Amino acid sequence: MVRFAEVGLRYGGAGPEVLHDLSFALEGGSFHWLLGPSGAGKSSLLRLMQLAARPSRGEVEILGVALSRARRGALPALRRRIGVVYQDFRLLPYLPVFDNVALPLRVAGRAEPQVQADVTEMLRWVGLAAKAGAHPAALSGGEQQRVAIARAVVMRPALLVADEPTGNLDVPQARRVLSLLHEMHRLGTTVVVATHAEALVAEYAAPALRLAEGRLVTHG
Ligand SMILES: Nc1ncnc2c1ncn2[C@@H]1O[C@H](COP(=O)(O)OP(=O)(O)OP(=O)(O)O)[C@@H](O)[C@H]1O
Repeated sequence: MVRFAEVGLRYGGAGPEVLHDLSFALEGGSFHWLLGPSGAGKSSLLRLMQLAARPSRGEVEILGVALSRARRGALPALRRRIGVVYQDFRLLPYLPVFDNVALPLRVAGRAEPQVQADVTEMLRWVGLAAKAGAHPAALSGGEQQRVAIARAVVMRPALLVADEPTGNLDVPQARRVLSLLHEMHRLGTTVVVATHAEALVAEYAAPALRLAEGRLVTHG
């Protein structure tokens, strides 16, 4: 599902290597925490998993596709199978909630009746059906993050990665966000969540990838 073999990453070609010799495999349908101190390389590792960066060395295989052998033209279709959630939500402020969630479906050219049905179902799932017409600025942080999760999963991704998804939320909102990510896992999605929130990690026992200074120090 996700396989890294001796992966190194440096930004901008000549910069220092920020990830070193990462080798691990995540089974399809698994849930993993991604832990480590600030600067350890968590966001960089997630960038590789979501195809926003390419490794400087080694092999990254995502959903059965080895990136070193993948044609450039194959990457957009692969990206559509990966959902991403960010700490700062990254909703489009000028679009109502409904259209934010609909965006990936419309970009993919889905028929409008399907868009209406899928978005309505997703907003119901995250508990925000009543806010479909609101703009993001009118929502709390936790609500905005639930919209972002709806947008990330509306294409039914096989892999869902979240980078500090609870970093801007209070504990009750954070719990609600994490329970949605867990539910995606229960439904069969492979989920990786980077976080500093060790107290919440303790509430959800799951295997962890732990990084320190760009190296994997624990897996499992
Ligand atoms: N775009 C970039 N260009 C150059 N260096 C970068 C870039 N992004 C991150 N780095 C460097 O890579 C290293 C790892 O950063 P990264 O953001 O992946 O860590 P992190 O574990 O996610 O940290 P945090 O928990 O603070 O978000 C750091 O030394 C950082 O300065």
